[in-house]
Amino acid sequence: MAELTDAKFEIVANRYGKSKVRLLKVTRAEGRSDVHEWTVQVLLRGDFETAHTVGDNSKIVTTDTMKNTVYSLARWSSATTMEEFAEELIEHLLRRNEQVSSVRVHIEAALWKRLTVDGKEHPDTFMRGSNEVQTATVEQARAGEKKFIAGFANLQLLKTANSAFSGFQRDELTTLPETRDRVFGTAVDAKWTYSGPVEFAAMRKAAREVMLKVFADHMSESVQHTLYAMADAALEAVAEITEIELAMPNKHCLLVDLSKFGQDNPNQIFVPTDEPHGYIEARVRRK
Ligand SMILES: O=c1[nH]c(=O)c2[nH]c(=O)[nH]c2[nH]1
Repeated sequence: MAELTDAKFEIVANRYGKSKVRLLKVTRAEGRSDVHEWTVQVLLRGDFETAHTVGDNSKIVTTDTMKNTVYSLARWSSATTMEEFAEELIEHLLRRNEQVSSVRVHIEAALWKRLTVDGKEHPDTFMRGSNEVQTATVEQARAGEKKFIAGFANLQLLKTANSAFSGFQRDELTTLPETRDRVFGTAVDAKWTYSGPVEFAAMRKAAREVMLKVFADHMSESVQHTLYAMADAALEAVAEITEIELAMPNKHCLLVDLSKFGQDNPNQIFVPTDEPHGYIEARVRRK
């Protein structure tokens, strides 16, 4: 092994693990099953410098083992939330590997909804309602508190009324007309931090629902204005949230000029566009 001993450089930080470990867990009960589709990332920090500097793998927990650990723990786990399963993984990895100083587990859940057939919930058939994913990140240093971050990503929303954008700066390069009536399309990414362990499923539901309600009811002066109102509502509704970060692209819907065809267009015919899009983000916390 070639040793890098000249000590000219030092590793500032390093971590490693397995990403995109895909798991579908079917929980079977009499006449009915439930599914969770989770994509898991496990990252370790610890005493791994010599793996980088001298090629010494003796302390390396293989990423293949991490993948196997996800499936093996899932077999007996009674966790119903991503947060609980992440805690089990962390506990297992810290207990087995003293060279590991901290573990971070990030899980994304697909939104499978039970199918309704003839007005009744089907016992074992599900439909992927949208591309929204629920997210959870749990991180624990061996000697520290657990950090819990919950959220969702790619929650696509559209409102066709109560959205305006006016009163902005103008210069010789500004062509955007002011509007008091536009279509507001976005795909919300949200992440919020809890003060400690909470009722994960109930808190997630409460935060998500209040943000949806605000998006729907808000008289929006801009994406920025609605983003802040949503963050404010989540902090107001769930006392255990200490900080929330929202990212909302402005998926512009451009009014089509139908005058060339001798037609009017009273805000009815649009081209939805993905690129380029506005991008607005903010992190809001309690004072
Ligand atoms: O809600 C908006 N915020 C902006 O900052 C902006 N900029 C822009 O061109 N359109 C919009 N819309």
